[in-house]
Amino acid sequence: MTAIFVTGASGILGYALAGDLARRGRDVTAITRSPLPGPVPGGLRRILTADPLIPDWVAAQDATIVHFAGLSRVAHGFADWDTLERSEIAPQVGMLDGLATRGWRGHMVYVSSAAVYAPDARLPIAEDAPLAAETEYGRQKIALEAAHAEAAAAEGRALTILRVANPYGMTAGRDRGVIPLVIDAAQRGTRFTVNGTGREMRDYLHVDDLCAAFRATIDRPPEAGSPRILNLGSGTGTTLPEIIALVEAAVGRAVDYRFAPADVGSSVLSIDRINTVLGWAPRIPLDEGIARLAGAR
Ligand SMILES: O=c1ccn([C@@H]2O[C@H](COP(=O)(O)OP(=O)(O)O[C@H]3O[C@H](CO)[C@H](O)[C@H](O)[C@H]3O)[C@@H](O)[C@H]2O)c(=O)[nH]1
Repeated sequence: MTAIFVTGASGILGYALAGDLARRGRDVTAITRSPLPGPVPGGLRRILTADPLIPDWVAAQDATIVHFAGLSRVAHGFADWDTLERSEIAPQVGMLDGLATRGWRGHMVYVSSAAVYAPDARLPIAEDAPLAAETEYGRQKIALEAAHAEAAAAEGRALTILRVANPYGMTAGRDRGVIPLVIDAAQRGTRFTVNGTGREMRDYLHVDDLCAAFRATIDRPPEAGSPRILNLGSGTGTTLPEIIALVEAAVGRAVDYRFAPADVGSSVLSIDRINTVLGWAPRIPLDEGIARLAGAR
């Protein structure tokens, strides 16, 4: 069984995936800078390190690395590109150098984001759409995708880049996206603010479907030297008023909401490629996923 290392496993997605793999009996080690945000699933090995980007943890040369560690917040601001370059991109490139130095030659699964695409991209967005991020988070993902591609090509390694849409359904950790905020508003009777007109769409993917896609990615690596870029979303666009209606049905209470002017674009990913390459498709309908999450709170 190939060893799997999940970096950034104290983040919401890394934690969900590490737990999913451990519960399925995989040989998985969580690499974190901080404690896990919830209970530690049985069988999950953990390495707590001051700097996950110094890869002393890579014990097996053919291990699969699922790399989440890095900036976690889309809205994270930086004074300027130089600061971002120095504080985030250079250390990430340093990790790739460090892995090569330690003789690692396994499959890298780099977790990127739908935030790499231009805000006015044609929907649903395919992987070959132009990259033009409007946020620094998106711009650093574009830079790091390129760094991963370059390193994998130079070292003849296998690389998968997953561009993740809007995952939901996670039950541990902070910053779990807009759906838990709408559920809170329904359950507590507080007012929710919809940014924009209510017509903007996002692509919401249940975390269990996301984990299944990661498992398929890990189990079916690409050929070394043939990197693949795969969108990971539901392929379906949903507006916030539609989310609100689903939450109201799940909770059995109306949501008090208003609109606030905001320049918000739409983001919906095409998932044709991941379906063809991995045979993966999402299974959990949004109404069911929202009902599960509302019931878990
Ligand atoms: O109180 C709120 C909170 C959010 N929103 C809106 O809800 C939508 C979804 O917001 P999220 O914060 O859940 O997610 P984002 O789309 O901003 O960001 C997400 O999608 C990105 C890609 O587009 C990245 O993948 C990122 O990691 C992921 O969190 C956005 O239109 C946002 O403006 C509101 O209207 N009101």
